[in-house]
Amino acid sequence: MLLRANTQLELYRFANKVAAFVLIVFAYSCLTASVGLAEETSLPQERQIITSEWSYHWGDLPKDNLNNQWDYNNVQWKQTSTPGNIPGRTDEKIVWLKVDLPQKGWRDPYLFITSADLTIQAFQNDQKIYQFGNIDDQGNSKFEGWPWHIIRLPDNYQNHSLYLRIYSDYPYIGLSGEISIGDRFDLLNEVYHRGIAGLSFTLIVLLAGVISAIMGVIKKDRGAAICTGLLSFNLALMMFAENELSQVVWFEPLFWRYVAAFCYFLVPGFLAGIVLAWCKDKTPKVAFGVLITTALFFITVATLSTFTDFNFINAYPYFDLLFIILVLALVLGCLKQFKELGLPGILMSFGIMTLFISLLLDMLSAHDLIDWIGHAGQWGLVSFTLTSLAIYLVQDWKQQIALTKLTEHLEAEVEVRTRELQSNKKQLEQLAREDFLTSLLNRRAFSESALIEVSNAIRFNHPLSLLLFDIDHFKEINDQYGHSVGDKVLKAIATTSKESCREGELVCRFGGEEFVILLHATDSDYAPILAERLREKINKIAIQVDETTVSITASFGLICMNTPHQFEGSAEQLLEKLLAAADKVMYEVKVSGRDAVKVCDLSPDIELHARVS
Ligand SMILES: Nc1nc2c(ncn2[C@@H]2O[C@H](COP(=O)(O)OP(=O)(O)OP(=O)(O)O)[C@@H](O)[C@H]2O)c(=O)[nH]1
Repeated sequence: MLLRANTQLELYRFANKVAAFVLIVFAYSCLTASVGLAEETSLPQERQIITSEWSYHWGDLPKDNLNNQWDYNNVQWKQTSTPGNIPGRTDEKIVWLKVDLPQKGWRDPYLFITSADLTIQAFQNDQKIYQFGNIDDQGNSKFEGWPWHIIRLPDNYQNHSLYLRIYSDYPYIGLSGEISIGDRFDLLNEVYHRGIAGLSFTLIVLLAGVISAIMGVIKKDRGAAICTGLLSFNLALMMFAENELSQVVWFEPLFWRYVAAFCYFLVPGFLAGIVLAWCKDKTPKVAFGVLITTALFFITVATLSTFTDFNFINAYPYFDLLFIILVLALVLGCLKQFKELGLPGILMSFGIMTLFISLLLDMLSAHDLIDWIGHAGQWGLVSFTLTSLAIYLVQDWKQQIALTKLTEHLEAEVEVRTRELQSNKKQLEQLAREDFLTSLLNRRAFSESALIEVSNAIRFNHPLSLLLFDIDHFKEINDQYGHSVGDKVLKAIATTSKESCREGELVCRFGGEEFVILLHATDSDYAPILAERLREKINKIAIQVDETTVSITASFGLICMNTPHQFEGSAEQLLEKLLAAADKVMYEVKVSGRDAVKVCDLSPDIELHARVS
């Protein structure tokens, strides 16, 4: 179990390292690439940014009664330096712009417009040369998205002014971003370069999302990782929808605008989700507030734009304001929790603030309040996703270290416990084999071990002797001096017996005051000497009870078998015969006066041959 957990831990750590490595390498290479691309795009191209004076006219131009064409001449045009922030708008939904385009001998001249608010028609002479969205004769139209426009110019465009008829029911009207003229290839080249640079940001954010999501799925309780992953997906989708190349992939500007808008509306919600996941124990109320407000705003805008005439782009200005309030509230409201989180908390606030500032700059430049800042929002998004992923990786890494320590501690603990258990088991096994009073082998253990000895003796024809002895008049000792003295006698005899035997010899307390010794590899010449020596030693045992010395004698029955391999029965049978014979002989000693050793040879045919007494 531990081994499996350890392997999983190793795998997970490995995945973490790979994720961090891939992320760093990918981020580095993408940023290097995008900086390279940015430098490349700033190189002078064969295109020219329009700096000419623009003229404007609020409301539709009159029409020439004869040919029903727009009458450009019988109106008063006013001058403006930019085609964006056109002054003097009341509640007009139509503005006409007039410009004289420069001439530089392009082979394939096109006009590039970064963005128009909202729908647009382009005319040269009486000819309509471009249209995005329908604007009817009464000057009505509807929002179709914010794509970039590339307009084919007629060959003789330099001889005539270009007129743009623009419709907007949005707070802004006109053209925004860069407007340039050049060969089609150069203009598109510029768009693709910018798009690819933007895509590299998107890919970083997406990769961060994938890694976070994978980690979140692996570690089932990783709410923060899942939220970071979802936010990254959301941001990546938003960045792609806003990327110049999205309309190359699929020319559905309105669809991409929906995607970008609704992804944007969800950002504070995901931020709040991350904060909630991070501050698991002390969930800040403000994060719940942000989450609920975001959800309510999202649902309201989605419902209104689906079921009423409300155009979701009109929610942008409100959301911009709401975004500032929500994110500031989130950061300020969670400062205490962030502080408690330590370094990750500081990084988290830094990440949110970076994102906030970059989106704020983006927002301000979108509202023409500051000059256009390229990729401001995207830098913030990338910085935030990478910061949160880094926090997550660092946090996770710390957890892994703690977990490893815990595992090591547990392993050490388990090892100690296993050793204790093994030693306890050994002790228990020993206790089960021992006589509790004398610590000699008990009868069961003796039978088991003796059986092995006997079968070895039969197999290798080693001589074998079995000595059975019983304390004489032990009952009297008990009766006269008490059981405790009797116990002392038993213990003294056990010690003496053990000391008289060789290492490995089986010495057993066979019954109450009865002992048995199996003398292996001991023949009938040597066994009687041992038995006699033991008898004498027992005689010398002196137990002191007050003034009196208790002396002991015992009666011995010794059976010797010099050629066990001649025995035709089993080891069990031989052991049984040896014990029965020893008992019989010992009984004879008891009868004949006690305190003596009687030796008998046991012949293979189980006949007893008394020898010495
Ligand atoms: N103190 C003590 N006495 C025990 C123990 N086990 C058995 N005995 C006693 O041993 C005595 C055995 O007595 P008997 O069988 O009559 O034998 P004996 O008195 O030794 O007489 P002989 O064997 O004929 O010499 C009994 O009184 C038992 O209570 C023990 O563990 N401790």
